[in-house]
Amino acid sequence: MADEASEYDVVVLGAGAVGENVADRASRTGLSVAVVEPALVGGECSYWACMPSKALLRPGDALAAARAVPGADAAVGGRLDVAAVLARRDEVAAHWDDAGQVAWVEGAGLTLLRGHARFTAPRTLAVQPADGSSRTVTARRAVVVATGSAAVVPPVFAHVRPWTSREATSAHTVPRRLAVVGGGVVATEMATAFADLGSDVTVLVRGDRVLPAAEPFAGEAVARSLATRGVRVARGATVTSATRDDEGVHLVVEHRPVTDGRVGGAAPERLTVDEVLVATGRRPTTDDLGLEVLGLEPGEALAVDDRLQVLGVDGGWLFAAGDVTGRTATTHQGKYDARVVGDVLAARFDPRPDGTRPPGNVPLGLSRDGEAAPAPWSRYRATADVAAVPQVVFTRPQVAWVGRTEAQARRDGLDVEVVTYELGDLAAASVTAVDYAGRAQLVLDAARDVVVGATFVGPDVADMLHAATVAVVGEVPLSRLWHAVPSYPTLSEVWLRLLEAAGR
Ligand SMILES: Cc1cc2nc3c(=O)[nH]c(=O)nc-3n(C[C@H](O)[C@H](O)[C@H](O)COP(=O)(O)OP(=O)(O)OC[C@H]3O[C@@H](n4cnc5c(N)ncnc54)[C@H](O)[C@@H]3O)c2cc1C
Ligand SMILES: NC(=O)c1ccc[n+]([C@@H]2O[C@H](COP(=O)([O-])OP(=O)(O)OC[C@H]3O[C@@H](n4cnc5c(N)ncnc54)[C@H](O)[C@@H]3O)[C@@H](O)[C@H]2O)c1
Repeated sequence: MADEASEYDVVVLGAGAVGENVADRASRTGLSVAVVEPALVGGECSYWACMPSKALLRPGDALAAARAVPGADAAVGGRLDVAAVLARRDEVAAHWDDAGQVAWVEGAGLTLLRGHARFTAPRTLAVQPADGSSRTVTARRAVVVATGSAAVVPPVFAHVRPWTSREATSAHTVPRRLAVVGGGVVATEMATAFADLGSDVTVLVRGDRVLPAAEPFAGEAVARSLATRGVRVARGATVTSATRDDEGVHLVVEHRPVTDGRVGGAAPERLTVDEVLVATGRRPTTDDLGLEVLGLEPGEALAVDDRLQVLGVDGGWLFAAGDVTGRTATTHQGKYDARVVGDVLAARFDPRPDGTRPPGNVPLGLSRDGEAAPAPWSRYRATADVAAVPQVVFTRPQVAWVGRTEAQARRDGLDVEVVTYELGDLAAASVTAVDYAGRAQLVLDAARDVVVGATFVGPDVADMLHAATVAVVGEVPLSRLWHAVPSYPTLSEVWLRLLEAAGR
């Protein structure tokens, strides 16, 4: 039997960005909440993903921005100071010390339990710290799994000690020759960063598109820009063998025809590099959680409904959020889900006796009735995960999109209308940079006269995305968007040009 200190109303597995937010939100009606974490509090984003990767990318961006403006360019003739970039990255990653985040967890009134958690029964976990001891922890109300994801390493790289995003984002030396395997977000961002830092970079893309989840013109712009900066981007390229010796990592690369008709070399290529970064996607961290005890499949993502309740487990006590669900793959969307599940738990299991809270509603706008009623777009449903997910890729140019691509909208059977505008034709572009190149595209549902998707490609477009996210989530009619006046001269004036292009 667990002792009193090991029973909590809610137990959250994983103190990444998502787990931290679930715990904080769930505790607001007075539930006792414990967070279990075997590694650094703050998780992947703080130490090996979002933050250090953006710190590696920012100096090159700043340099490129200055170089694109006559007058300023004269002041930035040199190359990046690599040691200073890495030192700044170390600062941003808090020197891989989680003291600040531990203080935040404790300040929020949460209990931090250090250790690896595994289910031994429904609502019961064995928590094992690194010292090999074990304690039983029981959740009276709910368990939320927020154990994140890990890089997938294809078997061909099993014996060459490849870099994953962890080694790339925390590197303390810059390889002279770097191969990057993959054509997705990690591959393009890290190829950009290491090219800035002076590596000779080869990107090996198995398919025929870079950034395949984005609009095709976005991936094309990034591939072109990488090539302009001396990065080789090989499409239709598959690594069939990898070995490592004192000279480096030796890869055998097969080149296949790609779908636009261009044909790669027939003979396999031999490529030797100092490091190979494997950026071929992520898998949910569920292989060692004891999920079999609950009748779930270890290694699989935890499928959830719009309340983030895990499907296939009875009793309404098991929830999941973040990368582990396979539903979201970014910090911002995982934190959105965290706020939803936290509110569901705080409202459903509000521990205060009925007489001490206003009928129906409790402080903070939480309401048991609201939680029980399945209303889309309420605070208890993660409705935006379905068709309004934003993503920014911090390459050069930046790529930012929200909602459906044109292809997705057509697949969904919408009455699709697409409008585009070259950002370089805006007044703001001419003052931002010489030869500013970029494009904006809206995907419209003509039947409802609303925006269902938007993509922006170009320097400094990351912060333009949120206006589009508001338009998509709010289902703002195009006729009303005319009344949202962008300031002159900003890149946001593209909204006026897009509305004109749409004939509205
Ligand atoms: C290189 C890179 C760059 C990225 N950049 C961005 C970006 O710019 N913007 C963005 O929005 N997203 C970005 N992402 C995605 C983002 O990092 C993830 O979506 C986010 O970290 C997911 O958060 P999480 O809390 O679900 O998982 P994690 O951050 O992985 O946290 C899970 C935690 O659970 C713990 N855990 C695991 N097993 C157990 C167990 N058995 N018991 C207890 N605890 C356990 C882990 O130790 C970990 O701390 C990037 C990803 C990568 C790889
Ligand atoms: N700025 C950001 O928000 C940001 C930055 C980095 C990562 N992330 C998140 O992290 C997640 C993981 O990123 P990622 O780049 O690893 O995954 P990804 O899914 O974006 O890209 C993986 C790529 O690897 C390719 N691939 C898969 N298996 C392969 C194999 N065996 N051999 C060769 N290529 C293979 C895929 O075709 C794809 O192009 C993303 O979903 C993203 O949302 C976000």
